[in-house]
Amino acid sequence: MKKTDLVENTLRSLSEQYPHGISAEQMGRELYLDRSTASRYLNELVREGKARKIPGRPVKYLPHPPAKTEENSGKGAPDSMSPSSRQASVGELFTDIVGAKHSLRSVLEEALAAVMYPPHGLPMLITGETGTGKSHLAHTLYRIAAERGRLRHDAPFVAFNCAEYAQNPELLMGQLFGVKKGAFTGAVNDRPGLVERADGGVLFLDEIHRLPPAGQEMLFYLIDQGVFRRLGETTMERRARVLLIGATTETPETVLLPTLYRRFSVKVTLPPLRERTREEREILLRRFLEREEEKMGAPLTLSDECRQMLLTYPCKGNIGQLQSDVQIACARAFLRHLQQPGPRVTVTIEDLPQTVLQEASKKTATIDGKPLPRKQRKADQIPNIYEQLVRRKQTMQESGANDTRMSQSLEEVVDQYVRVLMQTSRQDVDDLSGGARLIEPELYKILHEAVSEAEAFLPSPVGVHQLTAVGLHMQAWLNDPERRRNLSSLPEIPPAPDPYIRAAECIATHIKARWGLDLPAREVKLIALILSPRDQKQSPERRVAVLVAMHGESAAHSMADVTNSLLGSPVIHAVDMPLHQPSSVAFERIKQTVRQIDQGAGVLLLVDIGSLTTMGEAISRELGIAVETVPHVSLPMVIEAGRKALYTENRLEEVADAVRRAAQLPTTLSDRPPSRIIATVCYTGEGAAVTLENWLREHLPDADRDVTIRSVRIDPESRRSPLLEHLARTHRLIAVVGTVAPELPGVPYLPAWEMLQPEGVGRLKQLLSATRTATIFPSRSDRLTYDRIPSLVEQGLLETSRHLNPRLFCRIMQKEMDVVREQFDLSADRELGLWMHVGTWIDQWIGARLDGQIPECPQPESDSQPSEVSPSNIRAWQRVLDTLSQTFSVSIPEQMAIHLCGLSRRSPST
Ligand SMILES: Nc1ncnc2c1ncn2[C@@H]1O[C@H](COP(=O)(O)OP(=O)(O)OP(=O)(O)O)[C@@H](O)[C@H]1O
Repeated sequence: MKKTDLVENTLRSLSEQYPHGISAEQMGRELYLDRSTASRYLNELVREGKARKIPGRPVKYLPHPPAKTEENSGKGAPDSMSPSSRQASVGELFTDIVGAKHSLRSVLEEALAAVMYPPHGLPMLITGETGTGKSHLAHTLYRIAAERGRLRHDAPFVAFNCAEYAQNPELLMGQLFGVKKGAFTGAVNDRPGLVERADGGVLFLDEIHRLPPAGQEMLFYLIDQGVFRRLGETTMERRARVLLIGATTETPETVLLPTLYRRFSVKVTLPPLRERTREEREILLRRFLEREEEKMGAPLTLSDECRQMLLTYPCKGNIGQLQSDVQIACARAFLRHLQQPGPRVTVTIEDLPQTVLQEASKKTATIDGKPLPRKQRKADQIPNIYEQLVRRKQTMQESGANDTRMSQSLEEVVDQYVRVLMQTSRQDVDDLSGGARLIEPELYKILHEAVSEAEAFLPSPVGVHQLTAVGLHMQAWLNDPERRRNLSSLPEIPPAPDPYIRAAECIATHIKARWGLDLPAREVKLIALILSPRDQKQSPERRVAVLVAMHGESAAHSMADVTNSLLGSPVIHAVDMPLHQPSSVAFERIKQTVRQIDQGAGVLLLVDIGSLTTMGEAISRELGIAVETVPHVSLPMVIEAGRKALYTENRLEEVADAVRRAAQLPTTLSDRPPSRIIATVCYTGEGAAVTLENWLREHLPDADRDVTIRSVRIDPESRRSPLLEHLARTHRLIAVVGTVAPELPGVPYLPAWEMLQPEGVGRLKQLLSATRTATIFPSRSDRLTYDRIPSLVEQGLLETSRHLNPRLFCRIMQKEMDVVREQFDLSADRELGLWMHVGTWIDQWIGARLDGQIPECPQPESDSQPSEVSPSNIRAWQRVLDTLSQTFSVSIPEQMAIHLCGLSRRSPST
């Protein structure tokens, strides 16, 4: 298609939307031409009588005579709907969106309503699989909003893919919101962000779910209040008015903060290509071909089979992939055209990328109209060893590996490849017929003859599986031009023992004799390696297996795929855990996979949330396989795991440690560990807990001034506290210090008395200085006995109380407590907690009185059972309190005894 034809067509389709004419600038934008080139073509059309000029500033153009758009012309999908005026306007407005009048009509109506909503449009979220047209839609909406006056005509459109910086959230946030000088290392200047650039226009955030939670929150404030701060700014608040359009391939309600998710007033989903009509796919194909034809400047045709395949193959990457597959095919056809010039560039089935053929054969099991035998389909799935070798070479070079390391690593690639071949052969060899099912009969015959001949000098006979493995390899090589390419970066193939080289040469001779085909030297070497009994020669060392398990439909597999393709080896395994799937099913699937992939060196389990750590432990116990779990998995961690696991000498702990280090490398906003906290606890959260809080605050070493101390009440019955559990989730809870051990597994508990002894202080210091997850200390009740209570309480109160004489207090308690013990059957730790509680309360009472205040008395527990506050129980505590009250000259209110009765009930776990 000539360029002027393209301009004419575009003018015709745009004229429906702009009845008053189209400027050269507009045309240029549409066709990615500069204004003057667009103007030249338009004037050419005017000279040819195909367009007319409308004078004015700027000059505008209209087609002559006016024409219909592609979708209206009857070439495309038949318009079976009776269009309301709104539908018609959507069809007219979105001329560059194929499907605007059919599959996408309602989606576009909703989206249009959102951007046109006064005064400045509504924030919108677009979801859909990759390549379904999310970015394209966002840009089109912006164009319409600018043209229709909802945005300034020169309003900016700023697009940003959050996935690009997802591994470095600090940079990501800086890009988005701007940076104040010194906000982090490397922030040497004040720098505005994209939000500022998008002020007054559209901010399109692709893969918005990759924004860390802090960023999502900032975004929420931006759309809610129109305010934001650059990174590092604490006081200054900036304003920006942006129309936010977010896009994600994930299920948004599961990956976005609920506040942000809810703030998107309009949410639309673009359907995948497989759900679009055949007519729409035809129009898309036609458009893409026209674009390529335009670029080539030569007429383009498509063979019928090729067209058929492009219209039917399962296109996982949707419209985006269809477009790039068309581009690749056209580029190949064009190259051929340059070598053998002809009147037209003809795209045939050979020009299609291998993936298209593979996908198509999976779906239809036919190629060139003939059914593809099962064996051949299987052979198509054999990995491309050459690509794997090239990638592995690159990886090793990047990591600075020496020659020995490099050749070891390349051998591993070949070993792995041979394993895959042997496995495929084992799965499919027909034991009855002796195995030729997977391989073309003729090829199998050649191989069989050649190998029978070679057996005269081979140390042992070649088994059927080995022969099939060679056949699979050769079949893939013969069928796939990609594998026959000369790769300059292909590393030297590791050498095989001589007899096998001779056997491979024998095969090459037979192939040459039968088909006249020369096998390159690298093929001969590879065949020799496949023939040699590598399994038996392999070192007994085993590799650590790596498994990524993540919530979501495909997150784990995508990380594994990226890493395997980067490293050129299928070293990472994956289990996706759809959110609707019960955890028991996920557990079973992970367990089965661990069992399958373990090579005897253990399994590194990389998971997305910390709670799966226990799953790893349970699997390890059940299967007897070493499983090390690392949470908060990210792509750099998976890559690091893959790199380390490639080496057989790396042990499980070493691989896990390397991964943990990789996780800590970028000290970024979201990677920064949560802030540290120590919780002080007692039964009320006000007595001993507050005293301990103050004491700890005063005694924290300078290096640990960042640690927050927080007093918390523990429920006497369940020994749980929702607040404490929340703190454990949101902070790095270093330890719980107090007078009662809470039910909080995994967090070290330091009894007040122990912490106030040198050994306790030492432990606290250890916990503070440790950067890793603290170990769980043995339960205090293992060591605490009743006889230790007085001295421990005395020590504790000596440290924490300010007015009370702890020694005297303990003497009284010791004398009086028997009556209470008889009534309540208290465990030692509970009794200790009560003593501390009473002691600190009296201390506070004296303090308050000295300050001239009226001391407060704790309220009785509201849920106390009548049995616990029976008269005899109250009397028991009252007796202790009376003695204390006389000794310390405090008037202890009656409800204190009732309160203590409530706290003295026996907890289920004591
Ligand atoms: N409805 C459509 N009509 C015409 N072309 C389309 C349509 N949808 C998408 N395309 C084209 O397909 C290609 C891929 O679209 P786009 O990049 O918008 O997809 P995406 O959903 O944003 O992909 P990703 O999730 O991978 O970012 C673009 O070149 C776009 O122009």
